[in-house]
Amino acid sequence: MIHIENIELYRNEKRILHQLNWHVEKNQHWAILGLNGSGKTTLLKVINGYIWPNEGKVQVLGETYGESYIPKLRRRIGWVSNAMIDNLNWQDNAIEIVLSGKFGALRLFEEVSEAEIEEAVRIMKHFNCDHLANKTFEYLSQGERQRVQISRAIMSDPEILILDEPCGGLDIIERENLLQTIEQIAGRDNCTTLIYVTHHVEEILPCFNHVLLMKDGKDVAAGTREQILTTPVLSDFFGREVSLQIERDRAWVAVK
Ligand SMILES: Nc1ncnc2c1ncn2[C@@H]1O[C@H](COP(=O)(O)OP(=O)(O)OP(=O)(O)O)[C@@H](O)[C@H]1O
Repeated sequence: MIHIENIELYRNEKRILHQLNWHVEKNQHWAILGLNGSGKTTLLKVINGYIWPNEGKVQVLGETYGESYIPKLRRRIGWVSNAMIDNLNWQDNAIEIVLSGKFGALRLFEEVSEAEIEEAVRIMKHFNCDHLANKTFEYLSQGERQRVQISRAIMSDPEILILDEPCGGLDIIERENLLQTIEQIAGRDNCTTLIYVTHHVEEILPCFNHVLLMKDGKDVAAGTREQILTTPVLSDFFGREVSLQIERDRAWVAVK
């Protein structure tokens, strides 16, 4: 699904990604955990073909960057992020936002069929936001906007769905509700590969069977959740002794 080999990325004399390797197979769901400024968003921009590394190889969904037509490839990748949400038209109704995902566009310029509207409503219902269909996107709460944004991404039936800090700014109830929604996506049988980016270990749901730890633009560790979510690995990663508790199949971390 994703193959990244030894990439180096510099901008304005700053080294942002360094000797980064990452390999994602079909039927895996990955969480990327990193501190502020570790290069997570830059890596996502590379995967979506918005920026190019100075060195190294990037292959996504079998296409090699530098040899393939990236806009076509981008339609096969859903990207839910705060960077993306700003590009949407906040005066549109929620259902228009969702429908625009079908065409990989930021606004709905196309005529839509009854069947497409029904599909949008069905997806919104699945993510518990169909009651918002005719509300202006601008007036929705942050949690409601996230649900609409995820419905929009699902509308294009992506092979990879990237969720970049989707719980940022949500209260704990909204956060848990959204995490439940994400678990449902992972449980669907269409095998969309999920990539979930976060600063918070406790958001790494059991459905994320693999974890990548990023620090200073490097992949400092990658493996199954059982290999990575351990006290020694996380203490080493954070550079501080941490204690880890497993509750409801999720790891909760406290810094000692
Ligand atoms: N165009 C650029 N020129 C110079 N430095 C940049 C550029 N883009 C990003 N950076 C720097 O690269 C580093 C990694 O940024 P990035 O946004 O990828 O980190 P992140 O892990 O997503 O951070 P956060 O968790 O805070 O969102 C940061 O120090 C950032 O300031």
